[in-house]
Amino acid sequence: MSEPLILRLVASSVSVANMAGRIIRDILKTGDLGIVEKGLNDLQTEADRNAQKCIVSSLMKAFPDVAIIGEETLDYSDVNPDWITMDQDADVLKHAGSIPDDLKNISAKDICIWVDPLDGTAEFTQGLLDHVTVLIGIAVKEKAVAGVIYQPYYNYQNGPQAELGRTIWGIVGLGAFGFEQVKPPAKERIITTTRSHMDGAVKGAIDACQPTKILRVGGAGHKVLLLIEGKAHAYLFASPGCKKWDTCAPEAVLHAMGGKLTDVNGNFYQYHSGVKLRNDGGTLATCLFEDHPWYLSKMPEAIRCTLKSK
Ligand SMILES: Nc1ncnc2c1ncn2[C@@H]1O[C@H](COP(=O)(O)O)[C@@H](OP(=O)(O)O)[C@H]1O
Ligand SMILES: [Mg+2]
Ligand SMILES: [Mg+2]
Ligand SMILES: [Mg+2]
Repeated sequence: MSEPLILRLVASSVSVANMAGRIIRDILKTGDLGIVEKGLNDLQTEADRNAQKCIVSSLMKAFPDVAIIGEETLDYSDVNPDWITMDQDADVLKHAGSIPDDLKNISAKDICIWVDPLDGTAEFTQGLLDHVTVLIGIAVKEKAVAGVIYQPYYNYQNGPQAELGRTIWGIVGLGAFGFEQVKPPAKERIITTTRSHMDGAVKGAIDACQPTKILRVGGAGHKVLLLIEGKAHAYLFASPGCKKWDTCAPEAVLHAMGGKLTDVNGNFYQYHSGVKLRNDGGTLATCLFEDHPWYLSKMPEAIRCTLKSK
């Protein structure tokens, strides 16, 4: 008998995220990023386009009955056949015996896969390569239940011989894998936030939490990696700038390891295929589930009202 659908979805996502990472690294090596301005402070490169073509074409072929939504608007008629992979990561498939009961019998029509082919595009174009991640999030009905975060330039500070890239994945109720889980330092309050989309509300919300340190880095995926590795206590972005493809995979991985991600009013986001793309309520995530209410209580009333999820 074949493995449960949720595990096959994650195993395919891990394999295809690795291939997308190779495509991203190959584009950077050419020296021509093919940058397009989609809007104000919103870039797209050839790496975003090609990585998404690889991920969406591969997953569509493997799971034709599942909804897939990617960040970039693309024409899929000219996809390089070498970019289509049907591989499924063997290490993921080994967990077939431990799938939580509520995910054992899911149906394809209830699934939506959210694809951010390259999260941290602004930082990618500026050479801040460790901020870049490939995000594939899997939702069942409205809930983010599984996610893959592939970091294509992990290890790049260690010189040209270093082996690049790492895969982090998780399933809510099963666990999260591919990193060392460390608790954040007890006597500090480190908050990570945007590097390239700062505004008055984002700053106001952070100041209200009186952080001991602020880490301004790119990408929703990268910021959640800082949480799960204990390098920051909270990720706070009091802005409607993120979309469902930015938060689905990070949220699932964070929930799988004991953290929590909501909007700044404490509401969970919904991820079914008909949902609004924009995260109107902003982002508040904590490494430890139990810390979340404290940050919520510090959110200024004016910011909570402006960022009511619609
Ligand atoms: N004002 C804004 N306009 C467009 N995208 C925004 C945005 N604010 C945040 N985002 C998107 O949310 C993700 C995380 O943002 P940040 O790095 O600033 O924390 C990025 O994803 P992408 O890099 O995949 O586009 C970024 O583009
Ligand atoms: Mg993104
Ligand atoms: Mg992106
Ligand atoms: Mg983008």
